[in-house]
Amino acid sequence: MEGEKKEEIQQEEVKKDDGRKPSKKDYHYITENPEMEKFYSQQTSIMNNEEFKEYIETMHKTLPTTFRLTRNEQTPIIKEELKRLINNIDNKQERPVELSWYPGGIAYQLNASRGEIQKNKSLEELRRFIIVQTEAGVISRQEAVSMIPPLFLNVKPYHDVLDLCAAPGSKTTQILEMIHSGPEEATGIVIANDSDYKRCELLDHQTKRLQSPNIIITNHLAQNYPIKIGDQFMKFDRVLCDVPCSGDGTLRKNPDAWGKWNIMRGINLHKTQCTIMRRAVRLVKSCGRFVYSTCSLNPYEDEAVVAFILRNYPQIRLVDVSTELPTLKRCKGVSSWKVFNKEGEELTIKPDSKEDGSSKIPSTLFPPTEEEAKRFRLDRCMRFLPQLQNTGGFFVAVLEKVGDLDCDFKEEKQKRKKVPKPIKTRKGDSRLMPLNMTEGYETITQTIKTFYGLEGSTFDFECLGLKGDGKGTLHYLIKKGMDLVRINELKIVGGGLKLFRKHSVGQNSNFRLSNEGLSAVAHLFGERRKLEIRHEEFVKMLVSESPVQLSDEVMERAKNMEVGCVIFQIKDTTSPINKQYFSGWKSKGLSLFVSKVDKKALCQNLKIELPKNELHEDSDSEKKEKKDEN
Ligand SMILES: C[S@@+](CC[C@H](N)C(=O)[O-])C[C@H]1O[C@@H](n2cnc3c(N)ncnc32)[C@H](O)[C@@H]1O
Repeated sequence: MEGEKKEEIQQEEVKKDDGRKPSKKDYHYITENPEMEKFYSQQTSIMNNEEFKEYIETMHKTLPTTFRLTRNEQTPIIKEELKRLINNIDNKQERPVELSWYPGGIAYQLNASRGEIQKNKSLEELRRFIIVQTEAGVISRQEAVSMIPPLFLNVKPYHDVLDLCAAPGSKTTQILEMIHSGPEEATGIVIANDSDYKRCELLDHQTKRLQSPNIIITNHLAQNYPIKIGDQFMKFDRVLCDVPCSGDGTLRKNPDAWGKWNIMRGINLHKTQCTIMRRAVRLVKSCGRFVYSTCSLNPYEDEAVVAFILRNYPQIRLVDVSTELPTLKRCKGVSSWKVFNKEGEELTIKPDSKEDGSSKIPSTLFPPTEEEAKRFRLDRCMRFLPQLQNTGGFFVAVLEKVGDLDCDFKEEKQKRKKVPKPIKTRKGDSRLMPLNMTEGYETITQTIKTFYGLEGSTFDFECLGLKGDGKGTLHYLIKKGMDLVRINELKIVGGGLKLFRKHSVGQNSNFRLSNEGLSAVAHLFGERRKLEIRHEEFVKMLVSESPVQLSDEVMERAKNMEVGCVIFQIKDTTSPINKQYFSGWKSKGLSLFVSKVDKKALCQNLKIELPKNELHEDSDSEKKEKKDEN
């Protein structure tokens, strides 16, 4: 029976006659699932009949495109250019609008799908801008509802934050931006964790654009996350649990998810979600806040998990955030829902988990008793139904720890035996190691020191880590982060600024500075390798494919430098990049280290025409979009 149903709702393949392997675009997905529709139509506390009809209608409509600007020193220039491009769109209906609830007006919604944007000629200029800036990490395409959970974490620059299920990292980047948002120095550390090593690499890629020394990336099962390091408990001011879920809120974006939905998926995930939350409770500081979120509307994955925590930990309570982000529309969480078994039959009596051997239905799946419901206040949870503001679906609960839990540590230790096995390290996995614990430390630091004029500087070599992948990249972390790397109990696979990269050219230092990390530490570097240049000199290097000669003054100063890496600083008060640092190379002439992707973005921002061959060369994502189109 189940097999038949599965068959019926499988995606249909549209055969291509060109013999190539079909891509996602070649499939026609059946966007219905009777089992799912029956399930939600009966959860009347979540949606009444009218709301359910609206929900199904919305799920069949195109999902608007949403994106957000990364907050950094270039944001005002980007925002200005974006404004110009938006105003150039004749039809006002087609213009992207700011998401009113997103702080700082840096998130936008465009009422068209990616395919529709591609076909609409009046959106062409904007589309190209978004592609280039996305590749450069300046714009992040992110579903509107997925932007919500970090906003309720209320992160401050001095907070230590743990993002337990973080890849691919859209929420981590929001958290990092918050850490760096204040006028004060960011002293907090952000740990982005994911159980999947390959996805940790995605995390590394996503977060490197933020150029932050305040992040580390770990690779643990969230439910096994180390709670004690040596004698010290790991405690965080903020914890985000954006847990693995059935994803039935993402059907508009992922049409293949229609076919994958079945009752048992939500039930099985409920168990994992409870164990992850249990661990989160241990990891948050007393008076700390933590957020639980899923992209599912299923109460088994949502309120039932929150109720499980509230039932077991009296120190935890739901925070009333109804006055925060007032223009963001939301539904209240529910305290009652129906429980169905695999066959879709409603269960009204909790199974006794011990005696009922067949029990795949945990008792924690059931709604709270009347007394519990009064105490738990599950109405403080938030469900974002797609029809409320034309989005995907999401669930968010904001929790707070009002007491301490360390007295329970003994009990937790016993339970540890039952949690899933630790992740095995696969070939190619590589950890970050403290540089001062690796061979050749003295020689490496001495050559870097002499070459870059770092003698007497406060630059702390103990904050450098070496990635054990043999590529010789040196990562720079704040001291608090490096102390965690040194302890070696966490499996840290990346993070920080990728500050130096090993190279084989040059004489004295075979570590060149990367652009990525430069702005955060350049002020600590001596004058030995620094060159002040004017805006037009920067532009000259940017558009040239080979090393160039700059003004006599600059060349005179460069003449006395040996071949190798240099640090350029723009000194030109009329330039939008005044005071910014860029790394480059001195040989017979001077050149910049700017990747093709960054070059395109910089040219767009500074309104510079790229040489014709480069301007018309499609970027990787443009090539991909075109391929998908064909
Ligand atoms: C919903 S996604 C997270 C999305 C992410 N927070 C973001 O905003 O980009 C869930 C993530 O959890 C990871 N994951 C699954 N099981 C996990 C576990 N037991 N512990 C930690 N991470 C897990 C998956 O690899 C996946 O990357």
